[in-house]
Amino acid sequence: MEIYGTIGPACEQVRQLEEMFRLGMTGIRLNASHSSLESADAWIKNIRQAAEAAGVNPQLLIDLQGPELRIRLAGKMHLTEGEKVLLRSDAQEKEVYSDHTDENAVYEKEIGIPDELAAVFTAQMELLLNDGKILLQTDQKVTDGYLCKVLRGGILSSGKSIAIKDQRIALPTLTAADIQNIKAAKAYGVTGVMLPFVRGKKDLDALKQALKESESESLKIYAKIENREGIQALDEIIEGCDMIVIARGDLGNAVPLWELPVVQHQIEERCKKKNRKFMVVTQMLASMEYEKVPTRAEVSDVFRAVSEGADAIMLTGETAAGNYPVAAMEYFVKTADCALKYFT
Ligand SMILES: Nc1ncnc2c1ncn2[C@@H]1O[C@H](COP(=O)(O)OP(=O)(O)OP(=O)(O)O)[C@@H](O)[C@H]1O
Ligand SMILES: CC(=O)C(=O)O
Repeated sequence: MEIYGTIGPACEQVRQLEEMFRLGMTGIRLNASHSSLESADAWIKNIRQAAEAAGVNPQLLIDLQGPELRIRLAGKMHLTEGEKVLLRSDAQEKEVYSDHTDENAVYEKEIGIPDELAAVFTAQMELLLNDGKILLQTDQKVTDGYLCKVLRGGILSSGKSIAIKDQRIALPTLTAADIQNIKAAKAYGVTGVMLPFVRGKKDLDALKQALKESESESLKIYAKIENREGIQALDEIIEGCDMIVIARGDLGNAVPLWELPVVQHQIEERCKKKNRKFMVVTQMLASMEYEKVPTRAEVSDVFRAVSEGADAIMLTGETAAGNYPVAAMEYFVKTADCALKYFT
């Protein structure tokens, strides 16, 4: 079974990565929404050094930006229920402040958003930020952007996702940064490419064309299912990729959360029927971003993925940004191992 961690500031040191490899991690994901291959050069060197010391030949996956919208902030921002925040298109190339106070303004906080999003805003839309942890409602158009009301608060930082609830925005499959990363992939020893928000065969064809143009057709394709279009086109996506990724973070925004386990089960069943490998990912040990020990429900989630026949599982924020990346990997591997032994 493939077991992945996500590289980030919390686990980039060689000694941490080496320990994670020794524990049984088989590969690493780099999230290109937060770092390009070039900017992660030092981390990738650390991964190589750690893997060599641990005697492991790891998979290295680049998770492309794809058609996902992200916010821009200069720093961290705390949003409180009931307050107003200005969402402003960053296409204007103005500096975006995280905590800008203007005596004459009716708002204090500004968030930079892509212009594709700003262009479709109307009043009373619900906006999901950071995989739905934060909820805003568009309220009133003003000169600079759209004033929104915070319905569910939390802490935000730059690069977090933003989506309009129940609404799709037409976006190209790959960003310019994605093309750059694909061009650089071979030189950095990337073994596979994860494509987010796959909507059908067309998206996979666009990726294959870009891989071909970079003479990187040998890279494995991991198709992330994270919206309703992906669910609907599942059969053709299964045909066109090496592995299906059940990306529960965004998928859990696309369907009511209580339906997510059913949707996950349906995708798993379809993959098994079609003999396609699948990966289960996101929030598998989420509490370990802040706690030393996972919850009983989390270890049961890992067990469930293994019992359903997952070919791969992956940690995201737990290793990239959490307080206990090595401990999280230990619980992850040990729980998966225990389940695998039980079923074999
Ligand atoms: N390369 C990176 N550089 C800096 N921070 C990172 C990096 N990768 C991840 N992180 C941090 O870890 C958090 C969790 O990582 P994850 O890969 O799940 O990103 P995400 O943006 O929350 O989700 P996704 O891109 O999967 O929709 C990120 O929100 C970010 O704060
Ligand atoms: C990993 C990821 O992209 C998600 O779960 O949405």
